Amino acid sequence: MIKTHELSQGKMPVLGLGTWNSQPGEVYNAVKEAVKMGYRHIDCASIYQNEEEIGKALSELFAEGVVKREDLWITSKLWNNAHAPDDVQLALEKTLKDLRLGYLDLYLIHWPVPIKKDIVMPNTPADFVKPDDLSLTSTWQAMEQLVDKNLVRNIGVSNFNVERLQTLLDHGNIKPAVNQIELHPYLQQPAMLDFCQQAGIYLTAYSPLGSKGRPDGMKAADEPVLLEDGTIGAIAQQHGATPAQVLIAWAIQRETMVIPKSVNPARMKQNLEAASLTLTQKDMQEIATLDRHRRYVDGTFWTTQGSPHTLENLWGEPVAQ
Ligand SMILES: NC(=O)C1=CN([C@@H]2O[C@H](COP(=O)(O)OP(=O)(O)OC[C@H]3O[C@@H](n4cnc5c(N)ncnc54)[C@H](OP(=O)(O)O)[C@@H]3O)[C@@H](O)[C@H]2O)C=CC1
Ligand SMILES: O=C1CO[C@H](CO)[C@@H](O)[C@@H]1O
Repeated sequence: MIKTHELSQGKMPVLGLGTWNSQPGEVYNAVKEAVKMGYRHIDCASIYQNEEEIGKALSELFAEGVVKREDLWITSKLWNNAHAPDDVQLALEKTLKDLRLGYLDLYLIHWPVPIKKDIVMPNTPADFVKPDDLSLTSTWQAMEQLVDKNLVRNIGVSNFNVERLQTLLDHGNIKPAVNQIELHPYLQQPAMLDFCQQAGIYLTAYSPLGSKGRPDGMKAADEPVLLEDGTIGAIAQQHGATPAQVLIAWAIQRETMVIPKSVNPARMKQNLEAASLTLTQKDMQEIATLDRHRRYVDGTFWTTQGSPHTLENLWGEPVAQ
């Protein structure tokens, strides 16, 4: 049984299955296998373009009696081209239809970067909506209405810096339940962790294994490979565990949620079993020294193409390149 954190509406399992880059033809099996082996939390997004296949897997799991809807935690995310208040519910309805669900447990604003409605990824300056023309607060108010209509149980955000979280805390009626951000030993974000602990916002750690399967165009030539880190490897060996398991256990011991992606049943099982690995205080102290502010999903796709955004403004801090 995986540990959960209590949100205002329901208990969120600390470990979930990531689904970005889980290809058509792979993600159906991955979700079915995952739930059968004990995963109870699936992290989705409309931009991953695989929600229909995940929906087929979920509906079969319910029909086969493997699990009940109320025993699963399903997160999805509002894409950047649907931030206009009138578009928010329509985007959610498409996700619910694809996932074949009546409600989500958690719906997140995927990025604090609105783009035009007919654009998927921006290529020119005209593809962006100026932040002054469409405030995050107005998008948030539309998200709040989804809770009022019982279409989603909890709402939250992703890739928000502290300043933007504070804006929602100041102007919203519902506190963001979760901020989903990149977190791993090379990007530990202690100030964000402190802020969220004080504010009662949970963090979900994305790319917890270093996202080695992301598209080549998003990779830096000389990037450090988290799964090959010597300190992580040595700690893994001491516990008879794998480096991935140490990374997952580390995230859980920091009281964050964690959503490693895999479509490989043996690795999915390995990752699930990491939930029962306990690292020592010495392990945690050694891992604390590994921080190098390394973002694997660095957000440059929002700051180029004549964008009104900069990396520093996006993250609220200088970014190591
Ligand atoms: N909100 C946001 O903006 C973002 C959210 N996310 C979410 O977070 C999830 C996880 O992050 P992601 O970037 O996918 O990357 P992860 O850090 O989870 O790494 C996934 C990669 O590691 C491999 N892998 C999985 N388990 C193991 C293991 N035990 N040993 C060795 N290799 C392993 C996978 O391959 P294989 O499948 O072959 O096992 C895949 O190539 C995403 O899938 C998505 O759901 C991610 C990025 C941004
Ligand atoms: O979740 C994510 C993965 O895919 C997207 C791009 O295709 C990213 O923008 C995002 O961070």
